[in-house]
Amino acid sequence: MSTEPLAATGVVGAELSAPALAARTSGLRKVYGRTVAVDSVDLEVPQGAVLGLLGPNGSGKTTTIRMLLGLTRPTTGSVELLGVPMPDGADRALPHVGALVEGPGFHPFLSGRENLRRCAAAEPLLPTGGISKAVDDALERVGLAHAATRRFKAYSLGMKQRLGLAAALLVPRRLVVLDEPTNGLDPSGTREIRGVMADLHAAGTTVVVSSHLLAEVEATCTHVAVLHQGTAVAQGELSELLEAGTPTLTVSTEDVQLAVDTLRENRIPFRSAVDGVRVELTGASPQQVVEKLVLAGVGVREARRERTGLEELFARLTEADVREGS
Ligand SMILES: Nc1ncnc2c1ncn2[C@@H]1O[C@H](COP(=O)(O)OP(=O)(O)OP(=O)(O)O)[C@@H](O)[C@H]1O
Repeated sequence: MSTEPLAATGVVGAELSAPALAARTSGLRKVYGRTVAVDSVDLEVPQGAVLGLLGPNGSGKTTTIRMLLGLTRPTTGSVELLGVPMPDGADRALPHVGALVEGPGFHPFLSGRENLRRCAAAEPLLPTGGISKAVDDALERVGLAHAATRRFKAYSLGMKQRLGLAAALLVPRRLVVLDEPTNGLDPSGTREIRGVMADLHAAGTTVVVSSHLLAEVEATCTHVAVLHQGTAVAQGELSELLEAGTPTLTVSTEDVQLAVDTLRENRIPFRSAVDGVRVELTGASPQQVVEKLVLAGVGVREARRERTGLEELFARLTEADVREGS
């Protein structure tokens, strides 16, 4: 399947404007009975971004995605998808949006290919004559061509997940929304999904992907929004969010106790480990830290400056959960 950006086809999306934000929410809130699933979420998804929606279990990722796609109505607040208010503008926006949201309704007794043909027939932007090729291209793209004739019910969880992704990719999209797309996939399947996301990004398609796999988000996304208990606690470009964290200097040494005493004396914040210390570079530069340690007689084996990993950022942002769990 071609991964040409839709605007380049000159057909798809011609009636939609090209807003700077592929999706935006404003004051988004969803309440189920006594549960506030999502609260005051102002999400901005820039055109062309790969935005990772990150958060612990129950933080509101799926509910946010369902509201983005018009699958459920917000209690209060608003959603714009490709510049169109949702859910009222669903018929205009959704043909340009591919989505993989939990539990795609495939028929268990039909093959993967037959299921996709049914999905393809319902695509308003796909001419009837193009269905066979679109289906075969999508199957190929998600690595399911070899199992195209097998019944859906005989598919593994990972294969079912891939078929859902194939359905999202039947026609070129302006926006692709994936809810936990690597669920149930083995490492090679996960790599393939990463490849598909990279292709979409290279073609200019905006991607929103939810995940609880931090390393995955760090490796594949340009932007991140972190949800915690229904609210967005951080949002922005991944590189900026990482830079916003405290840089650290990891010092390897056998003289851990001497290093600890020296840092304490100099009031330099740190955490100790069995094979060294992790120094927060809030007041002192890496050179100053190493100089103080060496002058005190600490045998420094290695000193490495590190950015705050997304994992650490995530742990800090959701530290209420960490405390509860400890
Ligand atoms: N249809 C519903 N009825 C009642 N409560 C719901 C419903 N959908 C979600 N919730 C509740 O809303 C909160 C947010 O759920 P949501 O599924 O959006 O979180 P999530 O971040 O996607 O979680 P996970 O990573 O476990 O999938 C949870 O407390 C959940 O139990």
